[in-house]
Amino acid sequence: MLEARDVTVRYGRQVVLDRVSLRVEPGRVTGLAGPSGCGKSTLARVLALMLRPSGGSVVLDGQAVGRWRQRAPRAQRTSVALLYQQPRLAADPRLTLTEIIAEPLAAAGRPDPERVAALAAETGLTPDLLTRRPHEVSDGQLQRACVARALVLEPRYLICDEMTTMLDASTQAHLVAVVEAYRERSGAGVLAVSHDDALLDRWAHRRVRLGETELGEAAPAPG
Ligand SMILES: Nc1ncnc2c1ncn2[C@@H]1O[C@H](COP(=O)(O)OP(=O)(O)OP(=O)(O)O)[C@@H](O)[C@H]1O
Repeated sequence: MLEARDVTVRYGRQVVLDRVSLRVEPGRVTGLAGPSGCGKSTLARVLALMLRPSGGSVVLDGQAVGRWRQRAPRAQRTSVALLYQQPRLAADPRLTLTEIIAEPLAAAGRPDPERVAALAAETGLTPDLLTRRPHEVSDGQLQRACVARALVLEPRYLICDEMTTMLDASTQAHLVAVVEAYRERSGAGVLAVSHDDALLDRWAHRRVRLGETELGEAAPAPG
């Protein structure tokens, strides 16, 4: 289980999250909805160990998180992968798509070209695209590479923050199917942050709404 417990985040004097609690269960998709600006991306970053909250705690498979970003222990950092809406902010423009997908393996000192090739194929990247750099591919193609990169170290939790919002319907469906196939074979927990109620109806097992004052849980989605 990946849990935020009474998490508070302040930016200067603005309180963006006020004692918010949320659980991301292994093997299930938790949908996170709520109005623009209510703090969904902020909570996603806290759960991905990218942002230290001002108060409260994050517990990852029973262990309290004590350090954040690059200071977090490698085992905790690689347990949670984050996907953003804008792949161009998340990918090094100097690298080819193959290198982008392989980056976490290279950083861990265990290159695995076969796994990179398998994930590239699964996300729908053809060999001619893999040697290109981000400025030579579309946003959808780059997001496919970012999804492959997010899965390459087999995270136990995947935080998808508006992962498909900017993409056409067929790319959206493909990438959600890739994440779903990964979840089913690995038992990973998924947090799907989205404005798109129809997407969360199809995808999430349960839905949490982050309001201005409280956090309520909706009934599980059918199916
Ligand atoms: N780095 C930052 N510095 C200062 N304020 C910030 C920062 N990041 C976010 N905020 C503010 O925190 C609030 C919550 O932002 P956040 O991006 O978490 O909301 P959101 O629910 O994801 O919004 P949206 O649905 O529009 O993406 C907003 O008022 C935003 O302006």
